[in-house]
Amino acid sequence: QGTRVGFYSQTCSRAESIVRSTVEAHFQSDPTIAPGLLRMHFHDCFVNGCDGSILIDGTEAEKTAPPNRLLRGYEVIDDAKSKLEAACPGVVSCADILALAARDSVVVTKGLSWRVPTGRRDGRTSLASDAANLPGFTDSIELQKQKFLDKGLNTQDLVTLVGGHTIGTAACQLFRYRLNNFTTDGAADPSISTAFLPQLQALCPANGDGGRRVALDTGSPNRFDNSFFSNLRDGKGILESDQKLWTDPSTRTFVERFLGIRGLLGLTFNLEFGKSMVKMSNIGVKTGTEGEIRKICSVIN
Ligand code: HEM
Ligand SMILES: [Ca+2]
Ligand SMILES: [Ca+2]
Repeated sequence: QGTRVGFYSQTCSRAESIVRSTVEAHFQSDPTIAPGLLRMHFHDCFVNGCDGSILIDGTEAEKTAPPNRLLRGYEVIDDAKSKLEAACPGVVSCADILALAARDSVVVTKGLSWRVPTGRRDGRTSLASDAANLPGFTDSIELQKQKFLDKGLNTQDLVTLVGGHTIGTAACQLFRYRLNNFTTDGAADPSISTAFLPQLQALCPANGDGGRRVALDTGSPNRFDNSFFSNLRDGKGILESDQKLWTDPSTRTFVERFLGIRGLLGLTFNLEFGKSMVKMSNIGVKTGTEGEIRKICSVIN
């Protein structure tokens, strides 16, 4: 792959601990940075590989594309970068900082840790138009699977990684259309549980603030556990794309395995998550002499 665990052990031995303490400090004052950083890493990897392209500023840059507009946590990466430049100037890439911060975000929300191979270099391009192939919340399972397969991720990786929705929130504007007039006869999305529907309608009224945020895992919004998958079984998925993981038999089988349904080979979500993250974190990585080590994560050198 070109990345390896401990890439900075000789050149910047404190690299990983500096990122970790930075994430921990920000998490203390603002817990929303954990889901923010995890999602940011995913959006980085799916566009031009895990190369920190999402971090670059500019009027036409990737971060201005619609699916990226609600990303949060950029200040954490900038903070870690300035500490790292003080400790070991010009050594640690922004792409690696983001990959490490995504792992640390899972750890602070009580998930299992994993070893992150490092050695990514930073890309020099960032274009909003390149963000068009990111998965969308209305995508069919067929399309979700295809978009992941295009990045070398199989159906199990898809279900596992979307399990990242066990933490964090979504804005009402991204799923409110499911709550009223979804079907041709004016009903709500039939895959939403009848008990859960009025709760969601109360949280996201039709004419209310579309920017209001609702937990993606109503069972345990701040904890990295498999409660997200019980929600899917119970018709409590927030995003249309999430609930479809249960509707479609090819993805449901993995959800069931995470839930430990009898007769199926069980899977432990927190363990599988780390494995699939290592695969995702290696998408299209630039190594060796490709790209650069940015001095400031939001600006190309
Ligand atoms: C089919 C694939 C996926 C789709 C369609 C999707 C879509 C979305 C949408 C629409 C939101 C709400 C954004 C907002 O309102 O701010 C969201 C949030 C989130 N997504 Fe995904 N996602 C997918 C896969 C993933 C993956 C692979 C990860 C990480 C491994 C991930 C991690 C997150 C996290 C942590 C949040 C919460 C963000 C926050 O609270 O700021 N998602 N996702
Ligand atoms: Ca990228
Ligand atoms: Ca949870």
